[in-house]
Amino acid sequence: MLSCAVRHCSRYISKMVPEVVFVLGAPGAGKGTQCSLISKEYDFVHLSAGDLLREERQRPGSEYGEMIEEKIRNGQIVPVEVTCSLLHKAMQNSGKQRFLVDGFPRNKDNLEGWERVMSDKTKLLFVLFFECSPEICTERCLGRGAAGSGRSDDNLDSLKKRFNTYINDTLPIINHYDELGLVRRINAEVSPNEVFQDVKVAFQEVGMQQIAN
Ligand SMILES: Nc1ncnc2c1ncn2[C@@H]1O[C@H](COP(=O)(O)OP(=O)(O)OP(=O)(O)O)[C@@H](O)[C@H]1O
Ligand SMILES: O=c1ccn([C@@H]2O[C@H](COP(=O)(O)O)[C@@H](O)[C@H]2O)c(=O)[nH]1
Repeated sequence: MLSCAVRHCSRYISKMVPEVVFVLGAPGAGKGTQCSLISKEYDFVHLSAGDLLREERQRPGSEYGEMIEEKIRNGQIVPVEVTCSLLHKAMQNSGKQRFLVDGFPRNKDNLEGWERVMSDKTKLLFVLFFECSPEICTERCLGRGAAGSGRSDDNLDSLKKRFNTYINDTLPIINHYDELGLVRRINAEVSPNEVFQDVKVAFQEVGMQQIAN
């Protein structure tokens, strides 16, 4: 009886598909800040593609370290094989089921790579899109740099390149998901707490429950 229940249970677990929310928006729109708030109140693991790439860049012996640093400094996008594999590993290592994938997919290569490798292993719930003007975003990133972020791309030269990439490569991806009816737009030009109130509405609309404190 017990072994039957265990077999039934493991069959059930192996059928659970990890759920994903992509979190997109311009550099400095507040994606990381909001993901951190969301993961405290909802049962979602925050996976920042940029943070995973920065960690990989620092990993002794990484064959990708130099390439990642060059791409980051120039606001260019790292090939999807690298980013997707880091995301996949982080998802598996977490042992969890729900993920906020912050800052990905950023271009056509990312989108196609994810669809090739991950779309049959995961379920995309929706895309959170934080809307914020380039002026406000630039001020925030420069502020973050001045406050000691240590990021090699929180400077005006890199920011210009990051915004070009965002406009040319990432906005078309957001439009693609918008056409599929998957985008929840959030005004990110107000305070973090005000932004979070709108985020909560978006999560409620898709039936996500807050974790009881
Ligand atoms: N709503 C907000 N109002 C004012 N400042 C904010 C707001 N949200 C975030 N910030 C600040 O702006 C900076 C960028 O925020 P954050 O790192 O969350 O953005 P991001 O979209 O993840 O950026 P990036 O894409 O560059 O990693 C941080 O210094 C953060 O404290
Ligand atoms: O999927 C991704 C995510 C990020 N990058 C590179 O990292 C920097 C910084 O990303 P943040 O999200 O702002 O932390 C980004 O400009 C890209 O160079 C990437 O290649 N692919």
